[in-house]
Amino acid sequence: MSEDPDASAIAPSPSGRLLCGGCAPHDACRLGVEIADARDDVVRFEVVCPRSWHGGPGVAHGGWTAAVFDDVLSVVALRVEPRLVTKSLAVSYLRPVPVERPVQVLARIDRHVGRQWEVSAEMTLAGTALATGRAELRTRHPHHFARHEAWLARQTLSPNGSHAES
Ligand SMILES: CCCCCCCC/C=C\CCCCCCCC(=O)SCCNC(=O)CCNC(=O)[C@H](O)C(C)(C)COP(=O)(O)OP(=O)(O)OC[C@H]1O[C@@H](n2cnc3c(N)ncnc32)[C@H](O)[C@@H]1OP(=O)(O)O
Repeated sequence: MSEDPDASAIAPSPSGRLLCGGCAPHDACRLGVEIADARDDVVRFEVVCPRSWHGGPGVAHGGWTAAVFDDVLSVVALRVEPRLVTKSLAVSYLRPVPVERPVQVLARIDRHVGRQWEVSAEMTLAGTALATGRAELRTRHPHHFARHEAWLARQTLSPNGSHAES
């Protein structure tokens, strides 16, 4: 584990977007998140929920809303620190979120001390709050993903299908 493959900064996609590993090959955010405006520790996003993420009729599944908060709350800090993970995420669902209708999300860094980050965001439509999100992030330790792979490799599948550390 001497060389840390996780040490390099994130490269923007061909179209200049900051995308996660699943979306990078598509060169588009599959959640429908776009950065609209960025200042140092505040980022404004324009977000459209794809109809494929609807839960109730014409309204977003709550898991989509949570995933959007996970994304935007990470992005606001990723612009400062490229090696982050989400430690906790809390979402308040205030009103239904319509699909295929642009909504705004404003995300900010509230606090940053050492490896610890506190970030928050609000999703609005025409100035009315639809949902709010709050997260604790951590700067990843070196070799975060390699440690995970090493831990996973130590797990053995028992005959009844359960996992046990070898
Ligand atoms: C996958 C991330 C990719 C992000 C970047 C993509 C770039 C694209 C750019 C833009 C796109 C838009 C952005 C999308 C972003 C999405 C963000 C996410 O969704 S992140 C995924 C969900 N979050 C997790 O998977 C965290 C899982 N949790 C942890 O890894 C730990 O709990 C952690 C780091 C949060 C703990 O941090 P502590 O500061 O509270 O505590 P400590 O002391 O560091 O660790 C506690 C215990 O956990 C072990 N630990 C920590 N890291 C570990 C690791 N990597 N492998 C194994 N164990 C680990 C430690 O050894 C320790 O264990 P002992 O208590 O001593 O037994």
